[in-house]
Amino acid sequence: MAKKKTKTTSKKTKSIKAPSFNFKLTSQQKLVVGSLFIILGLLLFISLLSFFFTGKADQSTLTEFASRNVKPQNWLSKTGAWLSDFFIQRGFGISSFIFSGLIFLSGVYVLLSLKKEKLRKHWFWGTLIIIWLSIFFGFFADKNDLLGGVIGFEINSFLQDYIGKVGTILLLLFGLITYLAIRFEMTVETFKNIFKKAKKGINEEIDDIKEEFTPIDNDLTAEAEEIKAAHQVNTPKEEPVVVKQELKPEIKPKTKTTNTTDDFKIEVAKEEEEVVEEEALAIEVEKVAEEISETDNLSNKLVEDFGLFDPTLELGNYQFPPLDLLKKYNNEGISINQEELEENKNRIVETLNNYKIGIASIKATIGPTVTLYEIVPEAGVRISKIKNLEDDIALSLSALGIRIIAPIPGKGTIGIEVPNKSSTIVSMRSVIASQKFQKSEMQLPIAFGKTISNETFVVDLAKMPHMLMAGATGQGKSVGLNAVLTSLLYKKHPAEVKFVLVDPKKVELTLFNKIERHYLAKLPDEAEAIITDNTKVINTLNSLCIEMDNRYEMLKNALCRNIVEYNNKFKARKLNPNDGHAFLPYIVLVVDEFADLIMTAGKEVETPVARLAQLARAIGIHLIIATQRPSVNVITGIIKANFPARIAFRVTSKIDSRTILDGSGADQLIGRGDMLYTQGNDLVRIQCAFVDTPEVEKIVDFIGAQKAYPEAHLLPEYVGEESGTSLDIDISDRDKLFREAAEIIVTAQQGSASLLQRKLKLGYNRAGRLIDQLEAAGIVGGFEGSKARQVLVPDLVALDQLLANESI
Ligand SMILES: Nc1ncnc2c1ncn2[C@@H]1O[C@H](COP(=O)(O)OP(=O)(O)OP(=O)(O)O)[C@@H](O)[C@H]1O
Repeated sequence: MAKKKTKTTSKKTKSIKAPSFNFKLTSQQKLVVGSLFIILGLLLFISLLSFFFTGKADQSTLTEFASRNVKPQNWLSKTGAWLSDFFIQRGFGISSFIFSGLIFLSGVYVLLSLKKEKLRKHWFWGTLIIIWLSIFFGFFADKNDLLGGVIGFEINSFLQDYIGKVGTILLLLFGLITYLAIRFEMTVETFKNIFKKAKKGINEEIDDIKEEFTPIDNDLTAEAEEIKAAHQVNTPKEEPVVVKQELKPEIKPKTKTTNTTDDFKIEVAKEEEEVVEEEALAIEVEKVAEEISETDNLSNKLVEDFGLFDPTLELGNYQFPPLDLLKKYNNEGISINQEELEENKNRIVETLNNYKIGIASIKATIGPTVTLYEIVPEAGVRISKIKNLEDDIALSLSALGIRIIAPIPGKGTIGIEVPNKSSTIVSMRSVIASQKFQKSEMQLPIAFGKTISNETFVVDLAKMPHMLMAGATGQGKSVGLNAVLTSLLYKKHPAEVKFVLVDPKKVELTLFNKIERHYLAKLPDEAEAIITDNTKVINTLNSLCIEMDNRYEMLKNALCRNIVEYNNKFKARKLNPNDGHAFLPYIVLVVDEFADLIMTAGKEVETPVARLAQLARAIGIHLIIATQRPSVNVITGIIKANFPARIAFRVTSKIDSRTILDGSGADQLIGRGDMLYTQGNDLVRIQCAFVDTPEVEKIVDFIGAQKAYPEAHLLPEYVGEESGTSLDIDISDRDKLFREAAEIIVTAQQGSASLLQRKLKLGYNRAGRLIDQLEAAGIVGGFEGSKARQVLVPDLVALDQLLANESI
């Protein structure tokens, strides 16, 4: 039974998922289509109704539909006459009225935007009822052939020919039972209950009748008492009660005899029944238990009634940006001439031959900006020998940006990447339009560009799970970030993803302000969603940490391991919003110019970033961090360790390349969007898709012009640690770096927060707090406006003494 249930429910959920075509009507279209259906339903109803009055008279007019001289009597004239004849006479008989009802209902559903799933059910069951009724009425075709129509009559006589009258009746009965069982979920229990209720009703009526008779009984008892009292004059006063009891049975038969014998019989039967009913009640208790087990499927019921939860419903009419907003380029096709190819090949072979390296075979793969020459060296050639010839080959080809991959992982060949003389632009449009991107089932698909073999490169940000992007100035970082954001805008509904944008340069991401209420997340009370002030980043990062903790709590309560499971459970209505559950959008934090941030805020930024990077993957917070300077003090070990996906645009030195990619290569790129991507071991060379500012502007304008949420997605509030006096005075609450800070200040004899910021790599807030604590400890003097504070401790010995005295 249970198995069957799960089967049917899974079927149901399947059927809900099934309609992939999702043509949504606008409100105006709904009004038009809805009212059209309603009117059609009414017209059909009127014409069918009219048939019973005018049908006979109209018979002769049907063949002359085209002639305008013939005037049918149907209330809807020719069409009405034809329709009613078609449905009633030649169709399903009187059950055809149900059709008009179904059409009318469809109109109501469209008009009120009710669930299509339910309407589909109405149509399915409605059609079955029509067929059943017309077969049933087929029995009476000889009396009135309009009842079942031609179809009913034909099916009925067909069935009778094969299984006889009784067989047909039983078949219809079976159909009816199946219908009741499936549609109304009826069971044998239900029938029993109905039967029982009916009996109870009868009994209650009998009780009423009995009550009407009781006064007579009482009268009779009283009569009997009087007679008895007359006989037993000496009996004490209390005794009549006993007498009464004794008398009653004697009198009862009298009542029986005097009234009706039936009455008595029914009374006895009732007593027996009550016993039976008590047993039945016990069965009912069992049924209650069954119902409890059914509440587990309450979500299925909810899903059945309302469909799966649709997070996009609030912006149900949201339109994704069309492809036309992106530019098409003329020089998009791969362009390398045979001459150049041949020339490069000859030079490579020549150069290698000069160093006595024989080549067994050579193969070229032409990419948008570079061509890969795959060489199979002759047996006995050392790979390192070829690798060392990188510069010589570059010299002989007189080309920059030659990269040697020796060997190409997974292939027994050595690769030499040579830039094409004229590179082609990989347009954002071409990668967004690619099937690979359009049909991707990824959570957060990003179409970066095209690989060397001219394949569109699509990766899932959710799988990365965080990305580090580096490249010297002007090499395509900002375009790369825009490509990431554009990909997500083309694929994800505003309800599914939110961006937190940090842009210290203040100009790169400001365009996205227009989609603040659609796609951006911000702190409450913050005026701007895009963060350009470094001091505010700290609050946002900490707020994201709180959001992360909150989400983990929600996942824990829902017994889910990750955001996908959680959201699926929520969509299947298995999590109650009243228990604090909600659909969780992905949050993508994009930081442009991370170096700037680390320089000004240091550890205060590094710690939450590292924390998020370590823990946030399961709960759907993903980080994309871009930097111009991939030096080790910016991309520290802890950050690097937690950002497995790295993207390197051209960098200026081998050291930078090593910092970002753990290997060389990025220094040999040719710039303008030429990039290397790694998510572990393999390095993939990609030409980043190009999306320029006017294109992004068009996209955000398109989105921004649509209906939005009332405000940007709000992150939890973060109350920074206030530098209150209690903190300053309480020694145990001092900052961990207090002593180090004191030593720096005393050594430099300069009481300034910026000194601490520089030396300890701290953010302004923390440095300021340290100065307050130093002031409270009597190491520096009070605030003196623009001047640095006075240092009250002359040297380190005095400082040691002061701090030692303090701790006593
Ligand atoms: N994928 C690309 N295809 C073609 N040209 C590109 C591509 N990416 C960047 N460019 C060219 O390089 C220029 C600079 O790119 P971009 O502004 O992205 O550099 P950047 O690394 O962000 O520089 P900065 O760090 O100074 O902001 C662009 O204006 C464009 O002309």
